[in-house]
Amino acid sequence: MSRPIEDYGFIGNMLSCALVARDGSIDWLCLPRFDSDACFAALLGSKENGCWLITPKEKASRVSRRYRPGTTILETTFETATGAVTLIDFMPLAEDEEHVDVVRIVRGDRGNVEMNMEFVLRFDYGRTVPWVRRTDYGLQAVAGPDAVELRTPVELKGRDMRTFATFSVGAGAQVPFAMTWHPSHRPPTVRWDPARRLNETEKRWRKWSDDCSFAGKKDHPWREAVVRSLVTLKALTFAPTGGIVAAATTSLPEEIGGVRNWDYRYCWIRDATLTLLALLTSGYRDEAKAWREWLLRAAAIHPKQLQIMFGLAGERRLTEIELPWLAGYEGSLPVRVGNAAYDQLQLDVYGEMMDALHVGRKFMLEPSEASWGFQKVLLDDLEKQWREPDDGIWEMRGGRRHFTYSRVMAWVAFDRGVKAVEDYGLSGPVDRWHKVRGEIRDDILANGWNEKRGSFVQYYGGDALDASLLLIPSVGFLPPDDPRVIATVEAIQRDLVEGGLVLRYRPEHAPDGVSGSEGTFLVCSFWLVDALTMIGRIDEAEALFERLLSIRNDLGLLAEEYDPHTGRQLGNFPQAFSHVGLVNSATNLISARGPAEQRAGRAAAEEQP
Ligand SMILES: OC[C@H]1O[C@H](O[C@H]2O[C@H](CO)[C@@H](O)[C@H](O)[C@H]2O)[C@H](O)[C@@H](O)[C@@H]1O
Repeated sequence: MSRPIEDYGFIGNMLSCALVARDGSIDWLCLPRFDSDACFAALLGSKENGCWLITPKEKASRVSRRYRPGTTILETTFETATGAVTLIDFMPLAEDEEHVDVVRIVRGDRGNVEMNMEFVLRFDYGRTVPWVRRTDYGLQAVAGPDAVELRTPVELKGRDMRTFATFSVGAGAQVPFAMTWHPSHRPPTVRWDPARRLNETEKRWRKWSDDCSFAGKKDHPWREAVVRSLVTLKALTFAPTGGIVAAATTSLPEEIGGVRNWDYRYCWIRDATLTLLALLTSGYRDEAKAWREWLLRAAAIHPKQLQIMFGLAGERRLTEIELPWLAGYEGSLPVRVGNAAYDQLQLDVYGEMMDALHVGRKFMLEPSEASWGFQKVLLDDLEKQWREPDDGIWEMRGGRRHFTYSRVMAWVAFDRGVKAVEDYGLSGPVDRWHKVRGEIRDDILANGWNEKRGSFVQYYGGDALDASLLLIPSVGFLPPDDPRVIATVEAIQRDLVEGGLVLRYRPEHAPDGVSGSEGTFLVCSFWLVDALTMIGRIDEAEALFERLLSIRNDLGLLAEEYDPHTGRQLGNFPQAFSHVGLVNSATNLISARGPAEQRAGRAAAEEQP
């Protein structure tokens, strides 16, 4: 199939989402949830693995696209020798979890354009051909538990297990198509009236995005980029539970042709927590509350069984398997679903959770008794295991180590516990937590700092650098003007920057148990923006931020990684981490003329036991 990742647009309804290529082909759609099997999987294979194409018969001389502002409604305009049409793609916000719709409207803008439609539905990630029957409104396709209704006034024809249509659209006319998924054991509720649904969907998204406070700036030149990122984060939220997926896809490669292909359609505590911070600082309190409730439900298990990631509703078993029938994105194999990282030990998540709940207090979210009880249990558990080696923030598969960032976040966990008692009057064994916080600090300063390198390093005893260390000032472990912070930022600029952007680490210096290499990791470049902002190098920070804005695709979307040599986006797409980085860095830069502030507690971190 081979379309650049950045050629895709993203539409969604907070149950699931789809990727639409520039030529009007939907090549990725999982139904009924983000993490369900795909029924269009051409993205990771060929057309035969499922896609839905609506495109002019004759090659378009120009294609342009845009979102309706503040929404996930995508418009693609095709100009041909005979006229122009706009394809309007959207997923109406769901009324229940048993019907998920994709609506496509072809609007004639000028002249007359002949169009082709091809509908290739393949359940089970592109493997299962459904049983299709014609109906008076279009067709019904059934395969085991899944059923799809396709409704349109256009005449449909079946051939070679595909459905085709040709039609022409004149200026001012509209030709609609609506696809609805429902469980096959329930009768369909086929909703129609596409124009009304478009209107309703637009109104609901606009209402949400108009509420964005974005540092109080309605006319700031970065506002559009920030709102696009926030809408993307909101659209990656599974509305029924409040869980937030790390990205919309599985197995888009971190290296073209490589093996670093992972499934991100799950809720990582770390990613979701950072998403929450971005939403909160942009004025979205309801989302923060929903996330906190999600976390408390997902983590409502024995502390020993706490996981670093869960399914959308808190499911715990995310067994990783390979799908050998898919050829992979540009031959990048294997295609994986599930993610073996779910049973890793990543001690930083304790700090991420404690920090997010602390920020919730700072933003005066209603206090919750259950939440504080949970936090005390977390600290009891962490007290027993903070000295253990773990798999680290980057989920390495090469054996456990004493990662410096994991220790820093263990310090954050106790720091926020202490502050909850001292600043917010909550009850807890504060003297004990004070002591543990001090022990962790001494441990990090003695072992995480490498005198020979003149920098903090990825793990104790090693000399490899790691971009997560850029977060040391923003989480409050050391103040930004500490010479060790400045030296670490400068070492990372010297050794981990490739084409102006930041790598997580260099696998050749810090083996991670996976073969091959990868692109620059976008959230790490945003962390460099934040670190530079905090140490007062604002012009440099702003130049890097502008560069990052310039690598978004034409719709403002970012994948996980970027290859500065080929100019291609890499990895799962769109990715929450990257968009979180954009929102936080914009907020930090804008407030940099006053005190930059990303995380609660940072300001008070200088006084240490
Ligand atoms: O590259 C190795 C690991 O990559 C994935 O993890 C990355 O994505 C996560 C979700 O955005 C993020 O939380 C993590 O920090 C990143 O390293 C993958 O999910 C792992 O299974 C894989 O080992």
